[in-house]
Amino acid sequence: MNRPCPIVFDLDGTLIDSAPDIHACVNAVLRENDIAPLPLDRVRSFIGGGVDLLWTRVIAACAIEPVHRPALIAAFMARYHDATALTRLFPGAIEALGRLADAGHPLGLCTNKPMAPTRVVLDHFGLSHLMPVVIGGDSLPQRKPDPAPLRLALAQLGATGDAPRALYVGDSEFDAHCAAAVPVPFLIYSKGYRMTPIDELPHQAVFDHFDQLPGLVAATIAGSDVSAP
Ligand SMILES: O=C(O)COP(=O)(O)O
Ligand SMILES: [Mg+2]
Repeated sequence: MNRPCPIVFDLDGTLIDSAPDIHACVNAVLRENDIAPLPLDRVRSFIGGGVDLLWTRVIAACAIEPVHRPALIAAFMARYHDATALTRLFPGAIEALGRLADAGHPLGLCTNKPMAPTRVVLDHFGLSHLMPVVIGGDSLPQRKPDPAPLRLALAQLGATGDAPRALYVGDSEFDAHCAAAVPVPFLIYSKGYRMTPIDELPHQAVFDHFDQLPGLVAATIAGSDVSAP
């Protein structure tokens, strides 16, 4: 049997489908300011780089004067920090996390979502006890695709060195490039918020349902261990 290794997860678009809540919060702020709302698909395509990049994209899409940015982001955060009503776990995600934890893998989270809404959503879905390490989009000055937040999560889970023996699981360009920069093998969930074709992103393996993840983790670890010098 494979030796367990730390596994770090992305959050939005990987474990949870949070785009409907993010969309609702963005549109509430736009409406308050007499700006036409944006469709869900459009807002979903803006998610992945954290709140600052989300609002850079909203401001560009709606041709908003940049001077309004701080007030818009503050109004958004007031709604977003505890927005869970429209968010759902992706099918099989919690079961897969349970199976991986039971197999002895230390689990962690590395998200570009700020810590406050991250903690609320983890508690809401009963995930906090599975995730002893959580790094949010405002935990460090750097955000994914910079490797620093993922390196910190891995270090806190005891995976260090030039190529830590660990895995990262995520959905987006930000995750793929972050994992490649660490470097750690990257498993990509194909039903998330990625805009780029999977073939164009660095990755070790793809899955489209969380039922497949425990088997894919075992196969990826076996492959890396065999090829290790
Ligand atoms: O909030 C975002 O923009 C992205 O969050 P994620 O890193 O969990 O995908
Ligand atoms: Mg994501």
